[in-house]
Amino acid sequence: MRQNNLKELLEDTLQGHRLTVDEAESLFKAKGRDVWEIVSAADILRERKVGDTVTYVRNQNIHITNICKNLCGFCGFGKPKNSEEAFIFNTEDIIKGSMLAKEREVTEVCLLSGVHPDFDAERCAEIIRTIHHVIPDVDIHAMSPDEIIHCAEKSNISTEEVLEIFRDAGIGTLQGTAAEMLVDDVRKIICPLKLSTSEWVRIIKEAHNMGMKSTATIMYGTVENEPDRAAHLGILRDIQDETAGFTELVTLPFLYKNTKIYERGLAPAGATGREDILMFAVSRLFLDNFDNIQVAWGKLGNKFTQLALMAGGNDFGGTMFMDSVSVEAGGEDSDYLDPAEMKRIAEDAGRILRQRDTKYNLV
Ligand SMILES: C[S@@+](CC[C@H](N)C(=O)[O-])C[C@H]1O[C@@H](n2cnc3c(N)ncnc32)[C@H](O)[C@@H]1O
Ligand SMILES: Nc1c(NC[C@H](O)[C@H](O)[C@H](O)CO)[nH]c(=O)[nH]c1=O
Ligand SMILES: N[C@@H](Cc1ccc(O)cc1)C(=O)O
Ligand code: SF4
Repeated sequence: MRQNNLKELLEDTLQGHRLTVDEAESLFKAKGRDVWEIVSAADILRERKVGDTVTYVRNQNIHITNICKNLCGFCGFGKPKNSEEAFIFNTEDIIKGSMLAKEREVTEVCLLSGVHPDFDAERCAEIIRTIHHVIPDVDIHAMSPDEIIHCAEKSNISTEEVLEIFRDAGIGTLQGTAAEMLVDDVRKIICPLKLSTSEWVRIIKEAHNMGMKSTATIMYGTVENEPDRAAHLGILRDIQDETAGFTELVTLPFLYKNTKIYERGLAPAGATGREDILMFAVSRLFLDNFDNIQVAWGKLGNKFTQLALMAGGNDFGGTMFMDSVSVEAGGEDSDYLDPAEMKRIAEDAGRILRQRDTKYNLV
């Protein structure tokens, strides 16, 4: 993009111009000093929108099972039923995990699991009920649209009914995972057995329309290109216009180790640093109806996380305590980040760290 055009576009955006999907695509293609211009504009917008506060949630992941019917090519965590590494928690394990969460004084428990081929709506509802019973005040952040559609099929009911059952069981917020890249040609390569783009959109809207909030995610750095990334952001912005149900965008850079798409030469070794920094900046500039852009420290590492917070990001995500999804795909130091270290990182960038709950109320 020619320098003047870029400067004008960024200035217009700071004055309220809503970027088009094509413009987002051109920003994703920026190189050299243009990248810093975009980052700088995103940081200005972040400051105007959410000020200098950087948030984090005190949460803990519980991985109920790694047995998964989808076995996505980008995932090192999901395993087939007959794998030696397959595990599944029983009720006692789930209660133990919930008690641990209570001791750790978390406000959110995040269920991150495989989509078990045998689980139906009742089995998943029972898991939610068990946790809710032990820690009724904790937000159970669980179940992606793919798990919702799977339960609907297994139990022969509608996805709306599954959402209602989960709400009655005590779910707090829905996970906006399984979005990956909302472009069906990309999904055919990286996660052919997952639900389609239109199904993901439909289920997220159903949840929002019944008052259930969710995250929005983008998993990037596999086989997609700039138009795909821009199209994905366009879909998220349209949904948010309609429902205002997303709490944040969680950007998930692809971790490539132990993954089929990397080992088979289909995908590169994840996104580059330029692509990472632009993901934050372009998301901040494009998603004018989102307040919060999360930085996944467990995937980016602490140093890059700080730079991302200076490029449009305003949230660390959670303490997590364990993150087998990242660890299994080669993530280092991905398990736990002490809020004391988050504070050091935030303050060193001239910002203030504050604890939030799942819906971004400060605690
Ligand atoms: C591990 S799954 C668990 C929940 C559910 N099975 C699903 O797919 O939504 C949650 C998300 O983790 C992310 N993920 C999995 N493997 C990853 C990897 N190697 N690098 C980055 N993100 C990954 C994907 O975005 C995926 O949607
Ligand atoms: N749970 C993981 C996240 N991010 C989600 C946030 O931690 C949090 O649940 C959300 O902001 C709702 O409050 N990111 C990862 O990379 N790995 C996780 O396990
Ligand atoms: N499961 C994702 C992280 C995540 C979880 C819940 C969310 O709502 C968003 C993102 C990962 O480990 O990569
Ligand atoms: S990303 Fe989710 S659905 Fe895909 S293999 Fe991993 S756990 Fe299963």
